[in-house]
Amino acid sequence: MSGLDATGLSVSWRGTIAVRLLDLTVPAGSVVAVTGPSGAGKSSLLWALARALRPAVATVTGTVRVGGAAVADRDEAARCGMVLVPQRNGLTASLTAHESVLVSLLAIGVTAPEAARRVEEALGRVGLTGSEHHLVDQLSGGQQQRVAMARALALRPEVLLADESTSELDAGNRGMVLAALHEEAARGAAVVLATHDPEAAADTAAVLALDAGTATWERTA
Ligand SMILES: Nc1ncnc2c1ncn2[C@@H]1O[C@H](COP(=O)(O)OP(=O)(O)OP(=O)(O)O)[C@@H](O)[C@H]1O
Repeated sequence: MSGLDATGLSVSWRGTIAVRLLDLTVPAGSVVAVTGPSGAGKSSLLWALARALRPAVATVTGTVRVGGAAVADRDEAARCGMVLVPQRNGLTASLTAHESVLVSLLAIGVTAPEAARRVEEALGRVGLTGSEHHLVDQLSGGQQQRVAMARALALRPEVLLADESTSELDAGNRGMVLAALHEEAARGAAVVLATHDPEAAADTAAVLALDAGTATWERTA
C-alpha cells in the first residue's frame, strides 16, 4: 500500500487563506487526526489533499504524493485510490443505502456480484444491516454519515480522508466507525481523520492541530 505526503500545501478561497504551507506525512498503515476549531482549515486541507478543489473557487499550491507519485488532479487522485468522505456526506437523497454504495463500485468496474458482496459487507461494518433498502432521505443524519463511510470502505481505499465522519454518531456507532477506520489502516491504508472530538483523535498515530490555517504537530508518531 501507499503512504500520503503533502509538501508546502496552501489553500486560499478567493483571497482568504485557509491552509498555509503545510507539510504532512501519513505512512501506509496509520491513522492521523487533524484537529482544530471551526474554520481552522480542516475541510479545506482534506479537499486539497484529494485534489477536489476546482481552480475557479480555490487556489491550491504545493505537492501531494501517494506512494511517492505526484497527484496533480482529481482523476489521478481517484486512480491512486484516494477516497474523500466529505463532511456533508455527498449522498444522493433518492438512492437507497445499498444503491449509494453500489454505484461507486460499478463506476470503477467492480463486477456486479463482487459489488453486491462488498456493499453488504461495508454496510454491515457500520451497523446498517437491515437498512439497506431505505432511501437516503429517510435515514437520520447519523445513518447517512454511516452510509457515506460504507461507500468509502467498499472502495478499499489506499488513502482514506474522513471529514468529521463521527460528528453525528452516538457513542456505540462512533466506536464502530472509528474501529472501521483503524481496520482500514491495519489493511495498509493511510487514513486522515478531521475531527473536533478529542476521543476520536486519542487513538491515532499522530495529531496535526490546525489554527487559522497554520499547522503544528500536537503529537507525532
Ligand atoms: N467554499 C468556500 N468558499 C469560501 N471560503 C471558504 C469555503 N470553504 C471554506 N472557506 C473558508 O476557509 C476557511 C477554513 O474553512 P474550513 O471549512 O476548511 O474549516 P474547518 O476547520 O473544516 O471548519 P469546520 O470545523 O467548521 O468544518 C474559513 O475561513 C472558511 O470561511
